[in-house]
Amino acid sequence: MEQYLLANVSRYQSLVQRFQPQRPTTTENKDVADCSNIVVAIRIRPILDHEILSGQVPAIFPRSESGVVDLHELKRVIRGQPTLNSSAFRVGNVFGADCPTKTLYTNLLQPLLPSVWEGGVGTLFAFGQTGSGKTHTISGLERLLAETLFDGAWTTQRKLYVSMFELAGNSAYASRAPFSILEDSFGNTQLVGAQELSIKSKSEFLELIENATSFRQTAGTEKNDGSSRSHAICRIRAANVSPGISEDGILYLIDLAGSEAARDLANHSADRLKETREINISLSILKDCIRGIASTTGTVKKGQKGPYIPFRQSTLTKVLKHVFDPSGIRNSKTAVLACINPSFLDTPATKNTLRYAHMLCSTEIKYQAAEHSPAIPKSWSNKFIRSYITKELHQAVILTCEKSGNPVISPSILAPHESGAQLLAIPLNKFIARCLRTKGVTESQAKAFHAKLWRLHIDSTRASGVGHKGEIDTIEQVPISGESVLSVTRISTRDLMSEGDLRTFKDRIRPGMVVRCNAAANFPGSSSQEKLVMILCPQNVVGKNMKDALGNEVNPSYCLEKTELTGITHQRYLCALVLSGGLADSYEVSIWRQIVVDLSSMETEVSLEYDPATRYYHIC
Ligand SMILES: Nc1ncnc2c1ncn2[C@@H]1O[C@H](COP(=O)(O)OP(=O)(O)OP(=O)(O)O)[C@@H](O)[C@H]1O
Repeated sequence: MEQYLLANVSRYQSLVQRFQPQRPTTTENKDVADCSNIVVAIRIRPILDHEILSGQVPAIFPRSESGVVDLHELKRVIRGQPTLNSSAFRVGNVFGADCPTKTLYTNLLQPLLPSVWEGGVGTLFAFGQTGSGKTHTISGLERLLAETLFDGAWTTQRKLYVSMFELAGNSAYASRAPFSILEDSFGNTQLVGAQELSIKSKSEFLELIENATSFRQTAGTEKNDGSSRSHAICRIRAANVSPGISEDGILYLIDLAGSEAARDLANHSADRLKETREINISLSILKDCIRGIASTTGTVKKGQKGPYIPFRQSTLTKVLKHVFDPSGIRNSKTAVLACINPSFLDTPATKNTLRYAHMLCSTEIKYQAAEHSPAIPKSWSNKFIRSYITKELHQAVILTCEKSGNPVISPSILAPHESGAQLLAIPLNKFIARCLRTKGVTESQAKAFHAKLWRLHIDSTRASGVGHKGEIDTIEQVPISGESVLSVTRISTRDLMSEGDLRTFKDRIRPGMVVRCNAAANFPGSSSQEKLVMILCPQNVVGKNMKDALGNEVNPSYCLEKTELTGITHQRYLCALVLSGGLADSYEVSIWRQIVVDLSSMETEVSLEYDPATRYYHIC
């Protein structure tokens, strides 16, 4: 088709010149909702020198009428001259080829900052086909952001913590070290094991960006020599310097990997095909989520069944949960940037990008703030939590059956200004230290009160379904570049597995997998009945002179080792232990206590959910 288009370029240009714009057609003409929480824009990159040299010409033209673009395709006909097929799309803001990144910063990124400042979540993500300018735009925006973040106000009133990470398939990496993306009991996404650095200056931030860029997986594609083969995410957490005012604000800048059309895959190796397939799967789940929120408008009310949005189906959409979760209660603002390659050879991919941009444009979904309920501690105000402490503990003293009540812990010392969610998020040792400042209160009393508050919280999340323990999501046919994936069934934090994949977890073994083992016999101090939970270590975590739990020196080749012994294959893996924590059903990951385990001792795969408040994990 490319040869045909290039051979007919003069006819194409003369047809485009004669084109008379009309109002956008029916399906593409829906009025764009004035949505306050999702802003959509497109950026058309300039046509590049090598594209001009190969005879390519632009196919997309912004109209003077704001937010509308015309896309022209040359249509092959069986007899006679090719004709022009034109479509108009209304897509919110349009940034043309001559528009500097600074204008995008002012219009898209800067407006997200006030809500992040007030404890909300701001997200800007760029999507589009490979070579359409996503990395160029996001790296430019990150540099402009560095100027703003360190100009005074932000750093005097907030502490900034930055994590830079990549998602490849369903795995997450920070500086090539794998980590897990889990959902906590507040329904928030947590990056478990990813490094978060405190950043105090522009130069530190820029250095971190450079560093992350050097780690990013890239490869040549048909359309881009330095194509990003993973989704790159910069997450900035703005923590309050003064306690108790608001939650930490979060800002995400996301540069998605580019989709590749089936016809561009011809020269790919098997590994590259697998990688492209994984990218396309995560992007098609993202598109499912976009379709899901586009199918509803208005406010999702409490108790009302929202649209089905499969955001738990990929790590990418788990990270973007706050954008897509209809039961979300955090103030979330999102800017979506569709990047466009203007060449007339790429009109099918461009049309697809524009369709999704338009779909999001017509979407208005507002999430309601959490309504106060005495049964939901995370919805409690400071006033309510203080009266709860007084009443509950007083009641416990009267009944004398609770060790949490005598003497009554001072509410003004335990929760001077915290809301229920903020009090739950205080680490256990800090919570106990605050309780002990009331004269006569004992440590066991403080722990009992903490456990009581947490029990109430966990019960409330179970009742509302937040935390999503063990329910099963099903997605139907997901189209990917002409193919489709079979329906997928999975449990929240586990691997994405295709239905019909009959492999057991032992055939899918990978670093970072969490398994339950009957390995107690190898482990000193444990009873022979005890089951251990452990995380399979990646090869590169074994340092020099490391000893395992038995005191033996760890040979790095133990990791993912496979040996033949008297005709039987032994596969032995170095694992980090997950040990029981202080509270019931709570666990700690003890990376430095390691054990070498035979595959035959592993019984099942389990998943861990991190609880940032107690710093413990729960096993699902
Ligand atoms: N606004 C722009 N002005 C000038 N050059 C641009 C612009 N946008 C992109 N480019 C150039 O186009 C090429 C492809 O851009 P980029 O790598 O950002 O694409 P991408 O969408 O991130 O691709 P992939 O998905 O394959 O990673 C690069 O050479 C880049 O310098």
